[in-house]
Amino acid sequence: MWAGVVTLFPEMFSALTEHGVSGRAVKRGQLEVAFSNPRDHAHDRHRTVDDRPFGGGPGMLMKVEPLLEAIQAIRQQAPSPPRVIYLSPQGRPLTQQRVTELAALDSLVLVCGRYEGIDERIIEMCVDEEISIGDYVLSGGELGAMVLLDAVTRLIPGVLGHADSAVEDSFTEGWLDCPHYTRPEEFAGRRVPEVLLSGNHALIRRWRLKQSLGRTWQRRPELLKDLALSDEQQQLLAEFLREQAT
Ligand SMILES: Nc1nonc1C(=O)N[C@@H]1CC[C@H](O)C1
Repeated sequence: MWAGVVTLFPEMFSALTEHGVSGRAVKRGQLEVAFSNPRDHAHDRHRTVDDRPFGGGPGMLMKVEPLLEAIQAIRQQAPSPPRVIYLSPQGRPLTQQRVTELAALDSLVLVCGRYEGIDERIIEMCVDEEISIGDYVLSGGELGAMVLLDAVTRLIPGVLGHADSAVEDSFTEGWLDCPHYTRPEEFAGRRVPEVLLSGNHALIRRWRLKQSLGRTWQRRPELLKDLALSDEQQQLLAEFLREQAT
C-alpha cells in the first residue's frame, strides 16, 4: 500500500510510521508513506498557507494554490492512480467495511485540512471521497489520516501475525468485541470466567460469540439491525438476554 499524505505537519506521522504494527509494516515495506507539504509550495516571502474566507466569518482556510500544487506533486509520486481522500467532518463516516475496501487499493492520497478547512474548489477538482472519523471537530485532518491508515494497514495481507490476527476482529463481523482476560486467573477477588480456562474451544467460541452479541445489543443495538443473524447467533443472543434478566 502506498499512501501520499498532504499535510502541514508531516512530523506528526511518526506516531504511525515509527511505532507498533504500522511502524513494522513501514519497516517491512508493506506500507509506504510519502509526504507533500503545502508550505513547500507557498512561494511568497512569508510562505503563506492560509487565507481569509470570502463572506467573512471566523478563522482561516488553507490557501488554494499551495494546496493544489502539493496535491499535484504527491499524485505524481503515486505508483498507480491514487484514490484521493479528504478527511473532514462533512465526509462519510469511516467504518470497518470502508476500511476493508480501502485496504484493497494500491495507492491512496490523504489530504489533511487545517484551520477551518479547504476551498470547496479543491474538493471539486481533486478529491474523490470525503471521509470523517467522527462527528466532532479536530484542529487538523492529520489524526483522521492516521486513524484511517492504521486501520487500513492492519488489513494488508502479512501485516498482522497470528498473534494479533485481524480475522478475529469482531468489527469485521459487524458487532462489538467480547470481554478478554489474561493472567492471573484471579485478580482483586475477580475470577476469569471458567469457560475460558476449560480448554473446550467449541464452548469458548460460543461464549465469546454470545458475549459479543449481547454487549452489542446492550451498547450499540443499531449495529445489529442491519445484520442477518444465523439461527445459532439468534439463540446465543436470546440466551444472553435471558441470563441478564435473571
Ligand atoms: N472529524 C473529522 N474527521 O476527519 N477530519 C475531521 C476534522 O474534524 N477535521 C478538521 C475540520 C477542520 C480542520 O481543518 C480539520
